[in-house]
Amino acid sequence: MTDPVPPPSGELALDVRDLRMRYGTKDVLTGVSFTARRGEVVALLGPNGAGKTTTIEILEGFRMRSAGEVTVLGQDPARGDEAWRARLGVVLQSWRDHGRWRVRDLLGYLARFYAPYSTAEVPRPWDVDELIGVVGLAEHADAKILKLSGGQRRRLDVAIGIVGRPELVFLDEPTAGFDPHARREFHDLVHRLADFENTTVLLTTHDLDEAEKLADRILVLDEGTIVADGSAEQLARELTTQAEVRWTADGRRQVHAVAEGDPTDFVRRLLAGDPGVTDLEVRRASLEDTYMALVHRAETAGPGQQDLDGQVTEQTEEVQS
Ligand SMILES: Nc1ncnc2c1ncn2[C@@H]1O[C@H](COP(=O)(O)OP(=O)(O)OP(=O)(O)O)[C@@H](O)[C@H]1O
Repeated sequence: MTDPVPPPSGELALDVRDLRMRYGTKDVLTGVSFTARRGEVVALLGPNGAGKTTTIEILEGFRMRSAGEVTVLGQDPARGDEAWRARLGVVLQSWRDHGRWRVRDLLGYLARFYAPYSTAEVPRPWDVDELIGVVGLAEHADAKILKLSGGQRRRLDVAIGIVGRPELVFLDEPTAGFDPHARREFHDLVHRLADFENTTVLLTTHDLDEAEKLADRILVLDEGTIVADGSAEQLARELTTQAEVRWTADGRRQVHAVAEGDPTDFVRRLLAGDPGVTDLEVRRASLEDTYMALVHRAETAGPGQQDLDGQVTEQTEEVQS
């Protein structure tokens, strides 16, 4: 392994503009736009049903879009040929079973398909034993796949996805079911792919903490559009200016989001207006709170109305605890 390869500046691995997808009469994507540079790790985050899998299936060329412009490694995925496909790696949420194969045999078999697409810059495929070591399956190289644990199976899924040494990898919820140790190792692997192989990674996750640890950029997809796009630092800086004031009045727990500035003014007004307030609590929103608030706002305000600059509007709600 040599020094990290810096991404060629300005070179886009992904360019998505106004992507739309309709299933029957249901609009699932209503204008998704984003880019990813080579070597960038991008996390696509969003609640269940937001359209994450749909988006990556379109980018992989597995699903025809309804409208919009999409360029993946310089090609429209709807017209991608075998040579283009060989430059992509795909890790789906679940693979059809290859249970009777042994780990090394299956990877060796799949690896051969990539050999014709080897170039001077990108020698393909990956050496199978090296790859097995990289994904942490060395002790299981001769194991039958049906004997692997869930976490080991997922590592194999990742190995299958990258055996052709792809320039761009799509990972759909790659760490679902991982224990913390396996998760940490997987994060190291993704960093290694990006830093040493200059691989672009687009991954979907429900886990904000994972997105924060892994991604150079986080995209939040909700209600068919990108409602936030930035680094974890940007999201934290630009979105967590919000503070939350919680209190109890008339036996009911209340929460009020203060969008900007000092929450003291609000507290002063609150106490002046209602001397019966108890259990007063003021805290800055965490990135996770902000994500939840962002998604909640997108769902109540309708699509296309939120972005990083759109701050949380002040509102008071009754809460459970
Ligand atoms: N083939 C299909 N036909 C009709 N509707 C579909 C189809 N595939 C997905 N959908 C719908 O599109 C919406 C988005 O689904 P998608 O799987 O892309 O979301 P997601 O963000 O990946 O969700 P999750 O986090 O649960 O995996 C959902 O409402 C889903 O029911």
